[in-house]
Amino acid sequence: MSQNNTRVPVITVDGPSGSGKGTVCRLLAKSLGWLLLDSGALYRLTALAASHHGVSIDDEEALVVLAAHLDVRFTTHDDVVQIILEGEEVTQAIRSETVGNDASVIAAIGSVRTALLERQRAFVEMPGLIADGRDMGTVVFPDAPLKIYLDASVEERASRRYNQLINKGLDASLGVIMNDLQERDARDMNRSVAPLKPASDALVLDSTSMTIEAVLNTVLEEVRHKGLR
Ligand SMILES: Nc1ncnc2c1ncn2[C@@H]1O[C@H](COP(=O)(O)OP(=O)(O)OP(=O)(O)O)[C@@H](O)[C@H]1O
Ligand SMILES: Nc1ccn([C@H]2C[C@H](O)[C@@H](COP(=O)(O)O)O2)c(=O)n1
Repeated sequence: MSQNNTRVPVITVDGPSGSGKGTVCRLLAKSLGWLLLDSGALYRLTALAASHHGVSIDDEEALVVLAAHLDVRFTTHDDVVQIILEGEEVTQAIRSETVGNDASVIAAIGSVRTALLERQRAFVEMPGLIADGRDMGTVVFPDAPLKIYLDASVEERASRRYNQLINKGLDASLGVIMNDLQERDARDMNRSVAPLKPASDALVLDSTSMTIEAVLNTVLEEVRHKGLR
């Protein structure tokens, strides 16, 4: 199956949890004035919808129905994104560790991924799309002119997540975060469908010792090099 609307440029950014994809994608989208697809949010929304409807995360048939009919709206005001699921604001609720882990479990089900595929491709719109996820460059937008695979050591990613939670005034344990990340990495990288891996033509960036600004500038340099702006 090929991607939609192939004249519109797409930049894919894939990588493991905490590598900085979301942060860099938001900054890239702002800098270029392009649209943003947070594909992880769609898996998280499916997981949250399952919990709201009492659907078990191993009930494949019911999960596919939920994924195919997700009633979701993304609205942006002054750069702040709000996510509305079935009329309810869930912007923060989908960011919990439980929802993230459930999302990672249901994302291993091929039929759920298929149910979300066209919804992701429908985000392609002029002047361009920044697509953040795990299989953006390998499966959803295989023809994208620029593909980034953003990585960082698990220790650095755990420390970033820890600081993020502490800064929000939440309790956090570095050990628990590290274990969760390793479990999530193993599930996302070893599943049989659309596993997390760099596309063969991706630029792999290890952000372990890079600032956010350095990552952004490296990607913007590549954007210029490819003539995408
Ligand atoms: N290069 C960096 N240096 C230091 N901190 C960073 C860097 N990149 C991102 N961060 C911080 O790390 C945390 C996680 O980043 P972010 O949410 O962008 O990761 P992610 O890859 O999108 O994770 P997930 O896939 O779980 O959503 C954030 O607090 C962010 O500010
Ligand atoms: N393209 C994608 C995006 C996300 N997932 C799964 C795997 C993640 O663990 C989970 C949550 O993603 P996050 O919001 O943390 O980026 O969703 C996927 O399989 N494919």
